[in-house]
Amino acid sequence: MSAVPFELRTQGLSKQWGDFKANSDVSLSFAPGARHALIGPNGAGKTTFINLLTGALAPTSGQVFLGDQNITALAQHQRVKRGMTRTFQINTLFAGLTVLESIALAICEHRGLQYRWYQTVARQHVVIDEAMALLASLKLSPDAGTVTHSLPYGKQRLVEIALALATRPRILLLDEPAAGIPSGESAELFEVIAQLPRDVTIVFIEHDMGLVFRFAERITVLVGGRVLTEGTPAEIAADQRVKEVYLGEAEHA
Ligand SMILES: Nc1ncnc2c1ncn2[C@@H]1O[C@H](COP(=O)(O)OP(=O)(O)OP(=O)(O)O)[C@@H](O)[C@H]1O
Repeated sequence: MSAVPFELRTQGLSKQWGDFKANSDVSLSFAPGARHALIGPNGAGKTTFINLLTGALAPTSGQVFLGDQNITALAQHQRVKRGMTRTFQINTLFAGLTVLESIALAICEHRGLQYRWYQTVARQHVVIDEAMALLASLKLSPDAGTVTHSLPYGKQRLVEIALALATRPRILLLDEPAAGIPSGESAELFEVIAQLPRDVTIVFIEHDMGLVFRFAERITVLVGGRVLTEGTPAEIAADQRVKEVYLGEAEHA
C-alpha cells in the first residue's frame, strides 16, 4: 500500500462560469480502496467535480493530487495513464464489436499495441486471457461473444466498466453507473462493482439512496457546489442537515 494516506485528494477545488460557482472550495480525500459516494440534489456540482478530477474541465482554482503528485495540469489521457479513469460509453467506442473484442482492443490500446492487434490477434493469447479474466470478474464471461449493442442495457453498463478496468486503474470514477437500468438489474450491477478488488479505489455518483447506503462506505454530500458534510453511511443518515437539504427534497419529489 502507498505511504500516502490518500489515493486521491483535492484542495480548494473551484469551478466558476461567469458569476455561477458550480464547485466552491471543494477539498476532499479518498483513501486507498475506498467505496465513496458523492450525493446531493440536482445541480449540486457532482458531475462537475468528477470532470475536474478527470481533467475534462480545468478548475478556476484549486488542485488535484493523485497520491503525492499534483496532477492539476495534466490532460485527461495522462491521468488515465497514471491510473485514474472513468467509464467510457461503449456507444461511442466500438460499434459492432463483440464484448471480448472490445475489451481486448481496450487492453491493446492501453498497452500501445493497437497497430498490431488485427494482424496478430490469433497469437495474442495474453491479451485474450486478460480480457477473459476481466470479463469473469464482472460475471460477463457468458456474453463474451455477443455484440455489445445486442446486450441488455444493464450489461452494456457493465461492459463500460470493463472497458475502464482494461486501463488497470487505481481509481475508478463512476457517474451514475446504474442510470437508466431497471431497479432489479441496478442492484446486480452494484453487487458486481462491490466485488471489484480493493486495489481499485471507487468514487461514484448515485441518486438511488438505497444503492448508496448499501454500497458506499463513505459518503460526501454536495449542496450548491460546496461540501455540506462527509461521513459513514450511519453518520450521513443521522445528519439532520442532510435530511433537510437533500433527503427532504427527495421525499418532496
Ligand atoms: N458548461 C457549463 N456552463 C455553465 N453551467 C454549467 C456547465 N456545466 C454545468 N453547469 C451548471 O453547474 C451546475 C452543477 O451541475 P452538475 O452537472 O455538476 O451537477 P450534478 O450535481 O451532477 O447534477 P445532477 O445530479 O442533476 O446530474 C448546474 O447548475 C449546471 O447547470
